[in-house]
Amino acid sequence: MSSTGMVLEPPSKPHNNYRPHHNNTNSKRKSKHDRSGRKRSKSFSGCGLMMDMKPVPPTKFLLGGNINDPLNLNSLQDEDINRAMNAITPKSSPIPTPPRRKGQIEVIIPPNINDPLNLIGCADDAEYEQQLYSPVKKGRKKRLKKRRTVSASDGDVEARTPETSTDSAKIPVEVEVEKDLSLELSPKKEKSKRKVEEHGATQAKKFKYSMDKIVSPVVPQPGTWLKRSNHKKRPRQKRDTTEAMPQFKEKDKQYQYGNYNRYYGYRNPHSEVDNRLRLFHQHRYLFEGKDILDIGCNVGHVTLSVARDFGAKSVTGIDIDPKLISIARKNVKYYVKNSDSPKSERVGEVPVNKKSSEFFPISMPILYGPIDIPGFNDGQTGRDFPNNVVFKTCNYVLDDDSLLALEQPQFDVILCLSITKWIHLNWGDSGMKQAFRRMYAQLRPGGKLILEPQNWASYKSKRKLTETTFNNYNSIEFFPEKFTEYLLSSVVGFAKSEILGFPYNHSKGFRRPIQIFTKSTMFPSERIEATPNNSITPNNDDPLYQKLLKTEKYESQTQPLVEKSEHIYYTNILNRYCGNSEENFEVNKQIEDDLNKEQLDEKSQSEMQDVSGDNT
Ligand SMILES: C[S@@+](CC[C@H](N)C(=O)[O-])C[C@H]1O[C@@H](n2cnc3c(N)ncnc32)[C@H](O)[C@@H]1O
Repeated sequence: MSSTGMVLEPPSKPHNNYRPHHNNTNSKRKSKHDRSGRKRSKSFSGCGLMMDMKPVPPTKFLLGGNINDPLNLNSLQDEDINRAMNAITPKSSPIPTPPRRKGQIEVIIPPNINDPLNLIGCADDAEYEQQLYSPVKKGRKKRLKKRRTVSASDGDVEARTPETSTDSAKIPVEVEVEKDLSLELSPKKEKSKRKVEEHGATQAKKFKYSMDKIVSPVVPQPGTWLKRSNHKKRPRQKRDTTEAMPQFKEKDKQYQYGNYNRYYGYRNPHSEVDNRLRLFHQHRYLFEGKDILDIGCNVGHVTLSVARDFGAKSVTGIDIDPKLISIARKNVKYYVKNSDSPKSERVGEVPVNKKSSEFFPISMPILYGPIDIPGFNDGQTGRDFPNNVVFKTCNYVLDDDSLLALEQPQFDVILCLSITKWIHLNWGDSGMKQAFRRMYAQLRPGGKLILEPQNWASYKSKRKLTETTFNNYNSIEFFPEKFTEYLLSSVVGFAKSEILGFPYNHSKGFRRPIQIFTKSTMFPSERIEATPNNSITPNNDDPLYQKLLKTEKYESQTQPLVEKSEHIYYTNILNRYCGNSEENFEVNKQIEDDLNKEQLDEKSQSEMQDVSGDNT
């Protein structure tokens, strides 16, 4: 391995036409014979290789680099991506600067500035590293001497120590990075180095897979954020729990819930389009025909866009601050004015082509919510904007956990955007957990929680708003990195979590991942809990369960099927898990057959539509 952290394959097998561009003008003049007059061998024998053999480009990189960016310099362009990609330091990130050298940047000067990475060179790594010059580092030579115990062989790196100098003890490169660190850092690292070496060949095998993995430093990899959040070693922002109680200011209390009335001006200055909406637009199907709750809607911009532009059946925006709700209601008119359909001549005026559902003045449903007179509105198809949106003042955190039992599934989608920090700081771990459980309880089977949590680091600057936020900040143990695990646990019960996206914002603080948690159409926990045997858990190995899970994606995009399958789940699956298993064997069979039939019906219908070219 070279000092750059790249792994160079032994260039013994040239297998493509790769020719590096270099300025070595002398190369043409070099003789094909060595000094003794003998013809140079074409085999891998020192520098002759450079002349006679085509160099093989490296295929494996550390530090998140790739062939176009071996040193992963691109990752420095974006701090968030950089942090995410380097989360598993030192496996994928550059060796951190030890504290004693902070502020000093070590510049290593290679002997050949036309080939700083020694890509076309032939010297062995240790030898090459000796030629590197570092003006800042005094003890460099000593360190390099130590590194000579490491030599490249067969693509792996052999670690020879006085204790384990067997040829089989090949430690791959990722371990080598750890080793390098240990040479420079603490005795503790020294100890762990030895430990790793003792694992010898077994470890080498284990790490081989990760060594081959090439990670793009620029494009966030699927699950990167999650991996980062689950990583135990990631240092959490330190909290000084001994901090003296500060003086709280009255003016800070005003915004203790994050209830800024200029929130969007700050988040999207110059009326920029909110990139979260762009992301939602790409996933419009999540909202089409759905009943949606937007928790902490502020002055309603996201709520109104979702209601107007994504075909939502109904959208309820709630916020703890009545002033914000009042502004949100007033904002409706701006959205009506700019709406493509229906268009009104003047703000607030009833459109010319009014439908029966728009018989009442626009201000009424805005102020009091949609009118739901049975038989009057076509309740099945939903209402057009703005009659499909309502704003209410309310605190989403209930006074008592026992009230959760009264919740009924009533939404298909719950938006929980940039509000967890505020709930957490004001109601602590218990309030946060309760809010999550409430979201789950309010979702219908197959429903989705769209979550944009703030990270722990961002809590710090808001801790001194009130005595409550200060005390909660100091007692929080349910850190945001634990949210996913909690939401997927049996305490809450979401079936799966995915990352919808990482929308860009000019301000790094607003670049947050957006996650989706899906409530299973099966085994709704509240139903299972209501049964005599509440210790039942879904069996992942059950072929029927697997089969039903496979259909979940399909179901969630086809509302009628969800409703039919809901019926089947509720009436049959619970029977199966709570009743006599033999008796239910037939029921299970029936479920399988029904589901297959439903899918076939849907499929053949859509196929027929395709054939007839019916695009209406
Ligand atoms: C930072 S803003 C986020 C606005 C919006 N969700 C977005 O992302 O565009 C947080 C909002 O949550 C509201 N909020 C905080 N705690 C709340 C609670 N317990 N119940 C309802 N709303 C709350 C605040 O008033 C504020 O408007």
